Amino acid sequence: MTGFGIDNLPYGIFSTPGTHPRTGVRIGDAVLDVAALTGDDVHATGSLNAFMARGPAAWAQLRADLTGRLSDAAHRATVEEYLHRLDDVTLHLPFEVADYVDFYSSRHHAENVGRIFRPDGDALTPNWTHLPIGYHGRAGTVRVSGTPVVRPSGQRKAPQDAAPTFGPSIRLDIEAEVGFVVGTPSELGTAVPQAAFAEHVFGVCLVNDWSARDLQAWEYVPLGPFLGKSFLTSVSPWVVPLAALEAARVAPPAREHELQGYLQDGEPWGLDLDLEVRLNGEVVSRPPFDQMYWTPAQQLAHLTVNGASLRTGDLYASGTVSGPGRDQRGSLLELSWNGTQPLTLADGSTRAFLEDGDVVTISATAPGAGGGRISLGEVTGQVLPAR
Ligand SMILES: O=C(O)/C=C/C(=O)CC(=O)CC(=O)O
Ligand SMILES: [Ca+2]
Ligand SMILES: [Mg+2]
Repeated sequence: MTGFGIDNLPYGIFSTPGTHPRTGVRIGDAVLDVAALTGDDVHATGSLNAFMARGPAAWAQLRADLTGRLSDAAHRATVEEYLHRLDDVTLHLPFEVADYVDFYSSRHHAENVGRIFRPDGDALTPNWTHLPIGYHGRAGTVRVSGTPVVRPSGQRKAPQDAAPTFGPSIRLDIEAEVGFVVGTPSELGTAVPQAAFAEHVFGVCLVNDWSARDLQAWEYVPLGPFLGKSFLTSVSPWVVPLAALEAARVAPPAREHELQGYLQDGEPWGLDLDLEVRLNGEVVSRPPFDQMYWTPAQQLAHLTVNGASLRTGDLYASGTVSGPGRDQRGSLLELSWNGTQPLTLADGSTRAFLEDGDVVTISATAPGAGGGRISLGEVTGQVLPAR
């Protein structure tokens, strides 16, 4: 049971020694060479973008074709020669990231961060229950799982400091998130309604929005996150197609007040994903995605309600996934309550924030169509010392 059965079939970009990166689909502990199997050049481009741009009919057709070939024993023999052992391949960034946006859709996370960063104000800002808050990130520094995170340097100034100082971050953190990958573009000047979510969004990946909390806390007023988050954002190598997540769909939490028309809940697009965060191999948190306040369909509608267009390869992330429990928080900022309550790890060491050499791995599973669970794979990275 790998979570990569016939009901999953996520897409990625892989290469074997001496060959060009091309599209593959994961099945069990193998990668199916979709480029060689289909002979379709769209899968030989080294990114999923060209295929994603073809739209939902093409996505459904290939998925049906692959499902047929992989489930039928007679057909299965014909795909055998196109399978590579996962251990023999290198996985690349699965798509060329067009724009990158990060939301802030976990109420528990937003309240925790509000209490930590703005102890004198309300935990939630008054706009939070009316619209999905987000910011534009840095698309060029989105990299595939396994890319090391070099400790960033920058300015910080704690409230009690007389003046800012410069140096390597001393509050390097993670954010466990889920990312949504846009396939079908939209026209400038036209809003995309929630009902068109599945026509535009190709699939889902895992995201680690590495964050330097000391840099963030000093720079973010009044325009929001900037260099404290732009040094690296990691994504999982596998993009799970939306079609594989039908059994994971759930209704979002109850609303506090009526929402504007374009945000009113229609088809349920909450997702029952169970995330897991491991620090040096030890599970430190299990964030539940099913309690996210804003759904990815609402986020998409909000992203475009002003007429902003979508491009193939746009990535928007959910925001840090935190549940109500202490062991469900998706960042060390929350888990250690800004360093005041360090975690004790199995080896006896304590952590408030990340140390050089630490390895963080975020994984997730979801209910699959087959009655078991499917895997979203993992996104991992090791902290390297500042340069
Ligand atoms: O409330 C703040 O000032 C800070 C928010 C964040 O850390 C931004 C962010 O990346 C949103 C998220 O991941 O939920
Ligand atoms: Ca984030
Ligand atoms: Mg759950």
